[in-house]
Formats: sequence, structure tokens, C-alpha cells
Amino acid sequence: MSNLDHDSGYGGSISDGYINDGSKHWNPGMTEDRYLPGDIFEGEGGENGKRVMASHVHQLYYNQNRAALGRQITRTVETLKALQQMNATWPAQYPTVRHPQPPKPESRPGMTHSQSSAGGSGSAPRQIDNKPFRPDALKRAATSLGEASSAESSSDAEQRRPKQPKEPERLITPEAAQDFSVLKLNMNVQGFTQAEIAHSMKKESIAALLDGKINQSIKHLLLLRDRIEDMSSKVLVTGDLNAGKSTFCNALLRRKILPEDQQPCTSIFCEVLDAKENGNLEEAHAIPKHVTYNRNDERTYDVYPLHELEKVVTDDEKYSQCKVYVKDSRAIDESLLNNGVVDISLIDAPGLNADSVKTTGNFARQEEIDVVVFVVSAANHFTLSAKEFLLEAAREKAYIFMVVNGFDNIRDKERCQRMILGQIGILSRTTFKESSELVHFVSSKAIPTAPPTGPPDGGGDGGASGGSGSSSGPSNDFPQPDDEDDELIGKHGEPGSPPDKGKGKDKEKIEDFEKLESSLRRFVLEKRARSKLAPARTYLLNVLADLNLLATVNRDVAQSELDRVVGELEEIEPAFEKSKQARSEVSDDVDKTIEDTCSEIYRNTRTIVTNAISQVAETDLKVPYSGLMNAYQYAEDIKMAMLDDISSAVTMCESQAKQKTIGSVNTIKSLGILHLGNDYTDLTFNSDKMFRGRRDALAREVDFDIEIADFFDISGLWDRQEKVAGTGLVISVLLTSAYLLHSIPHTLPPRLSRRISATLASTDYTHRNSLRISHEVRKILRFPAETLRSGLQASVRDLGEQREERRKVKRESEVARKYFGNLVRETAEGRRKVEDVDLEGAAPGVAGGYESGVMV
Ligand SMILES: Nc1nc2c(ncn2[C@@H]2O[C@H](COP(=O)(O)OP(=O)(O)OP(=O)(O)O)[C@@H](O)[C@H]2O)c(=O)[nH]1
Repeated sequence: MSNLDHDSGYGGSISDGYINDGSKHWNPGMTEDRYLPGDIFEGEGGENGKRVMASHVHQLYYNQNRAALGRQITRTVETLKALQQMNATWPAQYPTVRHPQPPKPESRPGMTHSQSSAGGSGSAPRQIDNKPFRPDALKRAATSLGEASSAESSSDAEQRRPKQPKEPERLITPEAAQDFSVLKLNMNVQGFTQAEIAHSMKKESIAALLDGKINQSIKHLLLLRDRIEDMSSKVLVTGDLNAGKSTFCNALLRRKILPEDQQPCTSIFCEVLDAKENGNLEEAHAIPKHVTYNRNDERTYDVYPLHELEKVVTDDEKYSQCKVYVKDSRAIDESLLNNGVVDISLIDAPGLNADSVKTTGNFARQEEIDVVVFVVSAANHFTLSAKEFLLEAAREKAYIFMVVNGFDNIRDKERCQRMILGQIGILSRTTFKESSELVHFVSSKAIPTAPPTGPPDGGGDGGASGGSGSSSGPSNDFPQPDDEDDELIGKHGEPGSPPDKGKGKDKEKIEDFEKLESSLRRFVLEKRARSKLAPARTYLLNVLADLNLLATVNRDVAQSELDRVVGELEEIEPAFEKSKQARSEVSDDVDKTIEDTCSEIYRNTRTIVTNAISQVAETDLKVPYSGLMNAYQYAEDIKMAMLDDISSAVTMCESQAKQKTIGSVNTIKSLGILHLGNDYTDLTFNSDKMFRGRRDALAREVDFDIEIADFFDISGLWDRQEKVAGTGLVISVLLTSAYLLHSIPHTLPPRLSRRISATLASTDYTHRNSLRISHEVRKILRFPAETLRSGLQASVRDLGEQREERRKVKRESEVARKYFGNLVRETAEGRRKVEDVDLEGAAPGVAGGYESGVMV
């Protein structure tokens, strides 16, 4: 305060000589702040000087607070926008879950973990280490409370976390959702709690809802910023019918702008604004009912000159309200409208009665109304409507500025004060407590006013002479009191006589009114601080608390996700490598199995068929020889028997190949089961179907006619010829013939066998059949081999995809954990800053100043 005594607080000291001539001008270029009342230096030690100083300091604090809140709003909007982006890539969890709170041993239920996994792997994982690898199925978080009843600290909970990656932990309580105020999601489904609905919803849907909430919040914050940056303040003047509201407004303006009448006349809301807001043009804009006013659009109002205002204010049929632009050329330290600090507008409301009390109550509740001034007639006290209004308004606006008007009419002033203050005590305790600042007993009519059209008379110096304004002197037109106890000056028997003639008394009234004015000014400034800054402060505190909770939960969720995927990766990585190795090893094994099987079958078939062909002559074919007559048939039979023998050798080879194939199919199958487990697709293999397509048409192939030569062993014949040489020709012929006929069963088979063998050799029969059989086996084995190979391939691919997906989740979770970790810090920091914005006890010498009634 000692500094303040010497320093304006705006960066320039008094000795800078800005305004040391005491001139009542302000210098807008000097600082950002606009309020610099000229009488700031008048009597430094005087009460007025201190009051002015105090409001000066108040303004300084106001600007500091306003700037701090404005900065925080900007920062919070940026934070929300960043959260929206984050939410798009990493859908934020809506905390129906409670993150581990600092331990509250008495009440806290044991925590149960559940999760919603971001997993979502597209395909089933494969077997790892011969045991099926099955990450847990996706789950949404579910409400679960209190399995264990004993208390548990966060670090206990931390330690309790299983080493193996299981479900990431979520600590669920539906109450956490209740902790939200601004970002609370509106999920109303009858019969379900918010938490239940949240749990049943997809993460993305919740993220989308949250996104909407964030948008709303950003919009609201921007409105709040506009509001705190708005330099205007609206003062609603209301009160009973004929209490003198219009007269009071005129007195504040020092001009008779609003029509005053003995009878109730104001029937619409009249807002009086500085003409500067209307291009310095004095006029009234009457706004027809159901039209939204836009000063720049003349279609939205009718223009009236000020002296015709009466026509407008009484016409509640056509108009709903009117804006009255007036010039207020009083000095900034005197003028309420043009005060150099805020653009104040006065709203003269229609008098209260049973019909209007609701409308006015609603009007007063509007956000833009910073201050409510209640005008009550000193003679009439509070009517029923007044009481109803005040009780209702007290709920919204703790303090009401009370103007007890027509005090000039009261003879026993002390008694009147006592009675009215008593009533105020009942109607608004808070106002009563600050009554020295908030309750003023004045005579508005005693304040000199200039006519609506004429120039303002320039302020209260001497203009109060005779107690009359330039256009309307005090009169006895003030309503007569109902209360018999009230004693009115100029009452019965003195019609028309002024209530007070003494010049000294008028001066007193003017002083009282001026006191009211400076109180009102302080009150407007302070209330403005509350009504403009408090909503921003409260909202910021709420939104930052919500963000902090959201961030804390999501940081924990991100950490859990991270733990989970890191654990899963520890299993997947080696499984993936193993699976890749298995793929190539098994592929080689299978190739080898097929190759070995086929070559063995080829070799085996070749040996057997070759043997069969070469040995067919020695085989007992069991074909009876029934003499020469049937020799030809015999030869045919022998030939067929030989071919059958060879065919059955081939058939035997085929069935051996079948057996071999079954064995190899089983080998491949066991390889599949070994490496793919249950994911191995087993094919049904029916060996009976093998070798059915191509019948061995051997008989057709060996299609030669039996020749005579086949029956004779020529070389044997020549041997014989030698032996029988010397015997007679006939005997010789006979013997030879007999020998030939006799030797047919011996000579025919080798002969036929040779021919068959030669024919088969010429068609490469053995090789062809061996090849055919081994080819068929290869063809059969290729199926399970291919299935196994593609199974292994799929396993590698799946594990690779799983690995990639987990890696992605890991990366995202790391980003999210970091982001939300920062957000936790940022929002806590932001909240502290906003908490530091102290709107209650702001300016020293102002806050609490009402208590004593003197600003110190
Ligand atoms: N004696 C005396 N008369 C006053 C005072 N203030 C207002 N009046 C008179 O009271 C009557 C009503 O004043 P208005 O200002 O029209 O009252 P109001 O509350 O605006 O009336 P409505 O808006 O119509 O309800 C007028 O005749 C004023 O001259 C005052 O301080 N003393």
C-alpha cells in the first residue's frame, strides 16, 4: 500500500507527472488499462483517494487475472485439440475405470483387473514350442469390484502384476465416471448406468463421443474467452412499479432520458448504452417482438429520437425491448457509462408485479447481467413481488445492490433505514452484511438532470441548486406510502410543495447519491470480475480436472498396453524365428521324404517287374498241355498266363507303393502336427483310390500272334539233328516230329517269354510302369506336402503379422504413455495456475472492504 501511495500501479509513478495537474482526463495510450480517475491524487490520505486507489488496484488485479485465465483458456484449447488428434490415432479410454489412487485403507475395495485389449490380431496364432499359443481373446473392460476386501497400496498393486503378459490392468469403478463434470459423456439408456453402457460400447464409439465432448468444450472455452475479453458490463435496474427506477437511471446519467411518470410506464426492457457504440449517434432503437437485434441491420429495429422514447417504452404490444444510445460527456471518474474502465450499460426493467416478476427474474439470471440493482421505494418498502424476485435472484447473484429511493419523502429516516435493513436481512443475508456498501438511501429525483435533447449539464457541481434538475424539479409526485407508520415529508396537506427546500439538504442528497455512484462503480467492477472471470475459472478448473483424470487413466492404460505387448512380443519374437526355421527345415524334410519314397518305389517296382519278366518262363503257370491238337490254344494260354503273372507283379508293386505312400503321408502328417499343432489341416487320404485310373492293359500291349516257330526249339532241333544223324530219314523225321511235339511244353514258354520280354523291352514296359507308379505316389504325396508347406507359410505370416501388430501397438502405446504422462503434468500445472487466480480476495483494500464499509 505504501508503494501504491506513490505509484499508480500502471508502471508510471505519480511523479512521472502524467496527471499531476489534477485534470480529469485519462490517457488511453498510457497503459493497457484504461481506468485512471483524475481524483486519484486528491487527498492521498483521504478516504476517497484510498477508495479510488483501491479500485485502481482492483482493476490491476482484474487485468492480471483476466490475462492469466485468457492464457490458460488458450492453452487448454490447444491441449484439447491435441487430445482430439491423439484420440483419432489412439482412441482414448473413457475412464469408467479408476486408476490406482493413493491408498485409502479404510474404504477402498480390493482392485480387480480387467482390460480392453487393443490387440485384434487378424488370424489365429500358431503353436509355439509345441504348446498352443493363444493370446487372450479381446475383451472390453468390465466392472468388477472388490474381490479382495483388504486394503492395497498402489505399489502393492504394481507388484501384484503378473510377470506373464496377461490382460492389461484396468481398475474399474463406475464412480470414476461420476468424477467427470465437463467431459462427462451423455450415454443415457434406460436401466443402465453410464459405466455399464461405456463397457458395452466399442472403444472407437467412446472415442467418438469423447471427440464430440471435446468439440463442445473447445466451443465453450472460446465463448468464455470472448466473455472475459468483453469489456462491457450490464447492470439491470429493477424494482417495484413506480419505485423510481427510471428516475434513478436518469440520475445516474444526469439526463432525463427515460420517461418518468407517476403511473407505471416502463413496460419493456430499456438498455441505455454509450452512444460511442452507435457511431456517437444519440437515438433509440426499438426492437419489435420476436426479432433478434442487430445494430448494423436496420430491419431489426425502429429508430426513434430520444425525446420520443416514451412512445416506445409504453408500447409493449409491438416492442420487446429497446436500446437507447446516449452521450455521456461527464468526466470518466464520474460517469458510469463512460467510466474509462468498462463499457457499462444500464437496463431499466419494467416494474415488478405478479406478471412481470418471472420475466425479470429470467432476465436477471442471464449470463451477461453482471449486476442487479434493486430499486425499492423508501415509503412502500418491499412488495410481495419484490420479495419473490429477491429471494429468487439471491440464489443466482449473492449480492444485490439496493437503492432505497425517495428517501427525501421520509421524515423519520433512521426508523425507515432500520426497517428496510431489517427486511433486507431476511431477503438477502449477504447483501445485508455488506449493507454500508450495498444499500443506499437516496433521492434520485433530487439529482439534477439535463433534458434528453439538450446538452448534459456537466455534472453535479452546483447544478443541484434548489434540488431541481434542469427539466424537472423535485415534486411531490412520488407515490404516497401505504404504510401509515411511515412519515412523509410533504405528505397530506402540502400538495405540490417540494419535499425539501434547504440547499444544504440538497447538497447532502447529492453527496449521498455520489457515494452511491462510487459504491455502484466499485460493485460493478468487482462483480464484473466475478461474473466474467469466475465462470471461466470454474470451467477451466473442471475441464482441467477432467483432462487430468482422463490423462491419468489413459497413461495407465497405455502403460498396461505396453506391458502386455512387450510380454507378448517376448513370446512372439522367438516363435516367429522358430517358425521361419521350421518352414525351411520341414520343407526340406518333406521333399526328402517324397524323393526317397518315390525312388524306392521306382527301384522296387523295376526290380520286381524285371524279375517277373525274366523269370516268367520258369514259373509254373499251371497251364495244362492237352496234346498237339490243342497246342495252339496251349500257346495262347501260356502267353496269357505269362502276361497275368507279369501284371500281378505290377499289381503287387502298386500295393507295395500304396503301403509306402500311406507311411509317407503319415510321416508328413506327423511333421505337420509337430510344427502346426491343431492348425495343421489334415487331409483324408484314401489309398484305395490309388492306381485306379489307369488299368494296365498289358494284353493289348503284348499283342503278337503265336507262330509255328514258337512251338519249336530250332537250336534243340539242330542238336537233335546231329544226334539222329545216320538214322534213316523217315525215322529221323518221325523222331524229330515226335520230339518236337513232345518238347512243346518245354520249348514254348521260354520262347514266348523271350518274345514277351522282347516286346516289353521294346516298349520300355518296366521303366514305364515303375515311373507310372512312382509318379502317382509323388502326386499323392504332393497334397499333404503342399498343405503342410502352406500351413507353415501361414504360420510364419501370421506370427509375422502378430509381431508387426504388437510392434505397432507398442510404438503407439509408447507415444500414448508419453503423451498422457505429459498431459497429466500439464493439466495439473494448469489447474494450479488457475487455482492461483484468486477472484475472491483479489485486490488488497478491496476484498472484504465491504465488511467495514471503508476501503483501507
Ligand atoms: N419524491 C420523490 N419522487 C420520486 C423519486 N424518484 C422518483 N420519484 C417519482 O416517482 C414516480 C415514478 O418514477 P419512475 O422513475 O417513473 O418510476 P419507475 O419505477 O421507473 O416506474 P415504472 O418503470 O413505470 O414501474 C415519478 O413521478 C417520479 O418523479 C424520489 O427520489 N423522490
